Amino acid sequence: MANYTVKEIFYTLQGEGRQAGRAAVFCRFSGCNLWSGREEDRSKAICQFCDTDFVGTGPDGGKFATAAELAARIAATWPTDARGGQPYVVFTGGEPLLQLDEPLIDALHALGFEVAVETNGSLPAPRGIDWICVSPKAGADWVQRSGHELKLVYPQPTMLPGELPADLQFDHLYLQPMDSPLQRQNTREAIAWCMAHPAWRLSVQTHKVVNIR
Ligand SMILES: C[S@@+](CC[C@H](N)C(=O)[O-])C[C@H]1O[C@@H](n2cnc3c(N)ncnc32)[C@H](O)[C@@H]1O
Ligand SMILES: Nc1nc2[nH]cc(C(=O)O)c2c(=O)[nH]1
Ligand code: SF4
Ligand SMILES: [Mg+2]
Repeated sequence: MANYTVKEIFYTLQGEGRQAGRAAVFCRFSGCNLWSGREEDRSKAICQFCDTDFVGTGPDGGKFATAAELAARIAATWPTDARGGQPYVVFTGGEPLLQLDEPLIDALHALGFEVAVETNGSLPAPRGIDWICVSPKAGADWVQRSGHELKLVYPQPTMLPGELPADLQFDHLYLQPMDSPLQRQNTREAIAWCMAHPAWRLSVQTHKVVNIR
């Protein structure tokens, strides 16, 4: 029996990448395979720059026993008076591919949703996802090498945009400055990369600029 652990479900605008500005229900799963989420473990984690709390279940989260139950909660988070817009859910985390499975994707499709995922790429994506955003992490496995967008956080010393594997299959390439004490410098350098390599676009984390969730 499926059992999903969700940190939070909320309605907002996608802040990043190709779909930035689009209304979306975010479903943030708890847990990640590259960091425990505890500050005391950060310096020894594979992924050390995470900007997100994905530990446990928050007030807008919980445990869901079935795909139908979780899909129903997500659908109830989409506004009832939304006219013309395609219902859109973004699964993130934590690492969503630890939990997102075909029954949940199918349940959301049956409710009329387009299904997106934000993944670190260390696990294979299940079938049927409409928008796959992969954000690979230096030092981690990279198995999901195809998708709709590659969103590379910059800089990661052993995962720089000029040194990526040749077999990647992504429709869109985005460089996202790392939010850190060096963010302004990271942003300047990412801009310079995109201007010198026009296949790449800059991804600004717009939700942080306009102060939404
Ligand atoms: C919190 S992660 C969750 C999804 C998945 N675990 C992943 O890493 O892609 C969501 C997005 O935020 C990005 N991200 C995390 N920390 C960041 C930071 N400090 N600066 C910029 N982007 C960051 C990740 O690379 C990913 O694209
Ligand atoms: N507004 C908004 N857009 C986002 N895009 C990716 C996010 C994530 O944490 O996965 C995120 C997020 O947390 N908020
Ligand atoms: S892989 Fe994603 S969720 Fe996990 S620690 Fe890194 S940025 Fe955070
Ligand atoms: Mg975020």
